[in-house]
Amino acid sequence: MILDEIAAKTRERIEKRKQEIAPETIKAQAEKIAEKEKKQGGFTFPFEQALKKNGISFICEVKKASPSKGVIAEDFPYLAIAKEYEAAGASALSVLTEPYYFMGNDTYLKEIANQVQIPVLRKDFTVDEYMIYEAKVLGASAVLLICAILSDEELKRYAKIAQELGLSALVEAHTEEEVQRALNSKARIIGVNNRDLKTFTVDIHTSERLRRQVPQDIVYVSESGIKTPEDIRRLRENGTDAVLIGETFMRSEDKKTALRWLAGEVE
Ligand SMILES: O=C(O)c1ccccc1NCC(=O)[C@H](O)[C@H](O)COP(=O)(O)O
Repeated sequence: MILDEIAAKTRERIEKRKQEIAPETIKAQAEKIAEKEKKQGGFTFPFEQALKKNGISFICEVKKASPSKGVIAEDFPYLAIAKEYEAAGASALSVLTEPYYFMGNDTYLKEIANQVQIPVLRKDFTVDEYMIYEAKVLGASAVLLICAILSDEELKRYAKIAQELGLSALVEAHTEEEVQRALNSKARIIGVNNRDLKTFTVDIHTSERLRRQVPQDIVYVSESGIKTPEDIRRLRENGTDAVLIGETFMRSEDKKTALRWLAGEVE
């Protein structure tokens, strides 16, 4: 499966990173930032807070390419894209940092987090705690934990590390069983990916169907394949708190109008 392939490649990438910056160094850097935040009044978990506001929240994704779609954006002015999303009313951003399959880069995250006021999710395939410390150092407010590539022990341990650094964890599931594992890990934000990563088929009924399994006090996110105002209307009526949208926005010339159109504010 592609996900296993990406996870294996990510493990290799992180082992190489550890030769450049030692795990103790990145951990110390992340903890120093977290300590400073604690002294300045404590953690606020801005990613979770941003998704809890009234109405459906938009997490807009900065993504150049993907395994299912190939190159989505030949021209990729990532900073301008991020700023356009923010001006359009995005609640949060998702920035791909995986380089081999999504043509992402840590630099994109670092520069974007530095230049926008809204919280940023590091969209990567977290397979090592090193990546959580890196995310903090890069300026992220949240990390992605995918149930399909993590054991129960890893899910719990990584969520705890994130929490201790003041980072939110978006715990991603695709099946009933994975939602249950996310709940067991005490996830505060659960995302259901509508894309089947074995076949790449997308069905937004997946997140509609699994909604009832997740208690109301946990933030519920629908991810992937969201393309029309009708999709948003159905998800909103179903009690979805936030949507994570990449391709639809990345292909749109005017992101503000695209967001307003999806939200049902303009025809
Ligand atoms: O999108 C893929 O091809 C893909 C393949 C393997 C693992 C993950 C993949 N996508 C990551 C995502 O979750 C999407 O980038 C995100 O949910 C936005 O989806 P979309 O709105 O359909 O671009």
